[in-house]
Amino acid sequence: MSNLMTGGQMRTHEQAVIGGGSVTGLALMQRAGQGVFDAISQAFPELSDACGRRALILCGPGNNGGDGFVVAHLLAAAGWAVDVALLGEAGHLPPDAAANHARWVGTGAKRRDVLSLDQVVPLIAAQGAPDLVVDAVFGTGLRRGLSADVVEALRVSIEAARHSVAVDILSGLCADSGKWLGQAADLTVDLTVTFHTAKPGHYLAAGGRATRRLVIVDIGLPVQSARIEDAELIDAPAYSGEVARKDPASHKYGSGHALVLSGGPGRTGAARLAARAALRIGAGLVTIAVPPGAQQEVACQITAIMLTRVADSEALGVVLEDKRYSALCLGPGLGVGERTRSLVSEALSAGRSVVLDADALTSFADDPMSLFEQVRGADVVLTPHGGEFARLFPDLAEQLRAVAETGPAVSKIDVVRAAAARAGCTVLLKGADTVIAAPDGRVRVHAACRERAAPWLATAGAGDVLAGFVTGLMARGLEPLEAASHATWLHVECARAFGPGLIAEDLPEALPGVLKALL
Ligand SMILES: NC(=O)C1=CN([C@@H]2O[C@H](COP(=O)(O)OP(=O)(O)OC[C@H]3O[C@@H](n4cnc5c(N)ncnc54)[C@H](OP(=O)(O)O)[C@@H]3O)[C@@H](O)[C@H]2O)[C@@H](O)CC1
Ligand SMILES: [K+]
Repeated sequence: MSNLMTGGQMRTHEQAVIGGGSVTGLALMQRAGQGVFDAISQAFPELSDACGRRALILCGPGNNGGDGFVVAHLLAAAGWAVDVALLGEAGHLPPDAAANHARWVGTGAKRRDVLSLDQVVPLIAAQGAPDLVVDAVFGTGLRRGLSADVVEALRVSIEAARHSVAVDILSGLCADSGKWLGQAADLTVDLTVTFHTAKPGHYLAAGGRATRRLVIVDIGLPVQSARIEDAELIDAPAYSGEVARKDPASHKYGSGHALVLSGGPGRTGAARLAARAALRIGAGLVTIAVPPGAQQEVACQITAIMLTRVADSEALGVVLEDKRYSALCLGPGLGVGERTRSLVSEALSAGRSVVLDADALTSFADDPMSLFEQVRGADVVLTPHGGEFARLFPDLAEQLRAVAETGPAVSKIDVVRAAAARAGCTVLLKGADTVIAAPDGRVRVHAACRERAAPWLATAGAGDVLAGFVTGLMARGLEPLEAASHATWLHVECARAFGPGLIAEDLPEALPGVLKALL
């Protein structure tokens, strides 16, 4: 896993390193621009012959613009014809950006013109499409939405150019949240080149869709060891290797016994999906607890999975006298209401690992605090989708939903971290960008975008399978944050392994192949 640093964390780190005297801001800017130039060469080998190539570099009023001037200089040195446009007054640029602006403009007979940003659209109309456009208008210093003329210049250049590149992050996107500040510009570039670490905004919200490729350039800043305030990205190509390995000598009870509670007749499919997922991911035994009326329906559709009758919370208490049940899953298809609330309370009082999903969450919509009082400090994972999250944490959901006029905007990381602290247990908020937070502040992000895109995962029952994966891993003894993280990664991996046509039943069946590939 790697760290995701916010704009503020990057600034603090950069200032500390510069303050320590080992490097100057100007040197970092040179490395950043060189990194962008190198990444362009690697990503677009068809541009290696600079002869006759035209680039348009859009520079902003801060250090992101300074990086743009470095890129302009390197492209021109390589033989490109380069036009540079600047938003704002050159006299107001910060020192390092001003130095690179001055170097670009040059002196004497070799002086170059810098256009203003409002000359960009007429330039493209006159000259035709450039081979390359570089967006160096705003990076981590974006504080408010883009004005209409900036959006227009960006849109026309990005849509016209054969290749488009954003320096650090596409202008208009908040680096901390991935949200568009102000009105959404909904632009996409071919490549984004960022520095030192990726930023949350490259993965969250619109940020996951705003670039087709992301390259992280090492600019020589020292790597910091992970701190609790850093969000970690679940990104390793073989993340769940340790999950794939099972102790060959282990007894089936050594891998835990998962209990999945089912809804009544006609509503048992979700629990069966979760149970199958728990078994496939390595729980030694899995039992479905069914209300008596659904016993036949479940019995005729299971083989390795066992069944026990549980009419109510009292019956659940009796079942849980068997201490070998190590993890429980409540929610998929369970029904909303008092019966589910009492089953949840019984499960939580038994002191096992518990996954609460779907109806088990919605059942507490009227009084979320009564749920939080019961889960606080226990090995519990809540796995809401956006709607369920809004029922339990309406104020946080509202903050996340609100249009952000100023930056940095409230991010999914911020709200899930706050939710986990409030609930006192691990919270996994599902989505194309999944954020998992532990109550101690640790946060993991997984985004099914770019090389991990899994559009087929938006299918009925996929969430039940995810709940089953988390349950199975907790049954095996993984702590909540680890179980939730591995389950999330493997869930996407299964969808990607199966591909188009995926339905939820296919996810547990794709898992053996995925695990085998990890060994
Ligand atoms: N940190 C590092 O380690 C390194 C950082 N590097 C580079 O520096 C970049 C960060 O630079 P940065 O801090 O100068 O911010 P940046 O995004 O250029 O813009 C700030 C300017 O924009 C203005 N402004 C903001 N929003 C606006 C709006 N909507 N419309 C109009 N104006 C707006 C804002 O004005 P103000 O809000 O103060 O009025 C201010 O003038 C970073 O992304 C990376 O590329 C690398 O060189 C090497 C290592
Ligand atoms: K940019």
